[in-house]
Amino acid sequence: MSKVAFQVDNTDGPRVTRAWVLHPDIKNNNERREPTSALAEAVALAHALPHLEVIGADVVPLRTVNAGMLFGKGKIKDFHDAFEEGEIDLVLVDGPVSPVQQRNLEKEWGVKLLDRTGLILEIFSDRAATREGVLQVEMAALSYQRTRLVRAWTHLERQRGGLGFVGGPGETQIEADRRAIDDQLVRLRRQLDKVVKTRALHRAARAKVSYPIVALVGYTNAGKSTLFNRLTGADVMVKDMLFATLDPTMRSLELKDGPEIILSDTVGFISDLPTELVAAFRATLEEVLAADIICHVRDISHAQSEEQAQDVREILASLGVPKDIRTFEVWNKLDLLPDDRAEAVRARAARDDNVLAISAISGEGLDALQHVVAEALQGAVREADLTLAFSEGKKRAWLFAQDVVQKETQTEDGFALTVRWSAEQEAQFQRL
Ligand SMILES: Nc1nc2c(ncn2[C@@H]2O[C@H](COP(=O)(O)OP(=O)(O)OP(=O)(O)O)[C@@H](O)[C@H]2O)c(=O)[nH]1
Repeated sequence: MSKVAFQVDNTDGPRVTRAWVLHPDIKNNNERREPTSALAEAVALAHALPHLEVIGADVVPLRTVNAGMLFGKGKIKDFHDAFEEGEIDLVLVDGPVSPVQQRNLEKEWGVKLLDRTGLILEIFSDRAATREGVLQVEMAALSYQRTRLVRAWTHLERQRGGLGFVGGPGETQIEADRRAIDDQLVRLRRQLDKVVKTRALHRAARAKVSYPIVALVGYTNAGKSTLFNRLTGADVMVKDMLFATLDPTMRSLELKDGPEIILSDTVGFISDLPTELVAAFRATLEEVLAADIICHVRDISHAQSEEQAQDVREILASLGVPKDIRTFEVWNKLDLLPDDRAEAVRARAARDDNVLAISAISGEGLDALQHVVAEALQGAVREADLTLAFSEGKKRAWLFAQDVVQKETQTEDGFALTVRWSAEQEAQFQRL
């Protein structure tokens, strides 16, 4: 078992949960990430929970997965002793754990256990600030619970700010039946739809004043909020804390030598993002779907930068981000690289129109970034809603000839259309 260094967080105040993190390294599992790096990420994730101290962390090589217990007998015994000695309350397993395995391991070790999805859900539920965020996390938690009927999800009962899964109320209110969950899901979905509709209205209002939207996306901790603040002068929480920005934040910004835009900061991505969460966060990420330009912010100093980027690309694709949205890769944290590597990155960015090398901290490359975005906006394709009267058949025909119509419905007075077009096409249309 290989160990990684971990920090002990001596938080004062409420009772601290003593946790141990395990990363199962399953043979032939096609895992893209290197095990120690994956473990370090899991430890960082654990630190994202409040009042938690990580006492130990291990990569656990597994030749095969034990259906009932996940790990083999010998390992279970070794951990039992280590957990007893460390007075461990909570074990975080960085991977999927079946409900049966969870129950057996909890019994064997006398601890609470969370798998990766459970952990991410806990963090999200702690971070969710807006109504939409809270609803999304609740839906994700319920969908997760639905697949694990042997043990109910307990966080919904807990007070915000503490860890509800360690003792406390909710613990015994297990076994909500599937129907109750489904009813609850339907209710939440309805509420969420309402919130989303309001947001869509806001978006439509913004589209009318024609501010292009530039969305920052990226792996958690890549530096999106730092960049956002630096560009807009805003004060979004920046912390060495995963998922600091759960709800999208938007701010207008006048680009140097360019138009006024809306810059939107979004939730950080992470590999193996649970499918329940991808689905639940669709609404939040609709800002990304509606963006004119996407800036994919990358921590280029991170050892697994390429793997992280690949995860982000896959998540964007799974969200159905239109292929015609112009996307830049913004290679951040240049200041952390040794001189020779920084030079190589600058040279690479100079050769590739889609890559920008920056440091959100030192400010290097930010003028160039604004310039490139301003330029790209001129050719960017964006969505707009139009209404045409029956008498405007010529305009309608022009739109179809340009092949920009995404959706059309007939109304009492004419047609309501959704189009995707460039600024140039928009201007031509206005002149018709
Ligand atoms: N040295 C250096 N550190 C940076 C740079 N940009 C961001 N950071 C640091 O990286 C950490 C994460 O930054 P955030 O801006 O919170 O990252 P994020 O992508 O918004 O993170 P999530 O909210 O998890 O998605 C913070 O400690 C920042 O100070 C940079 O250019 N150079």
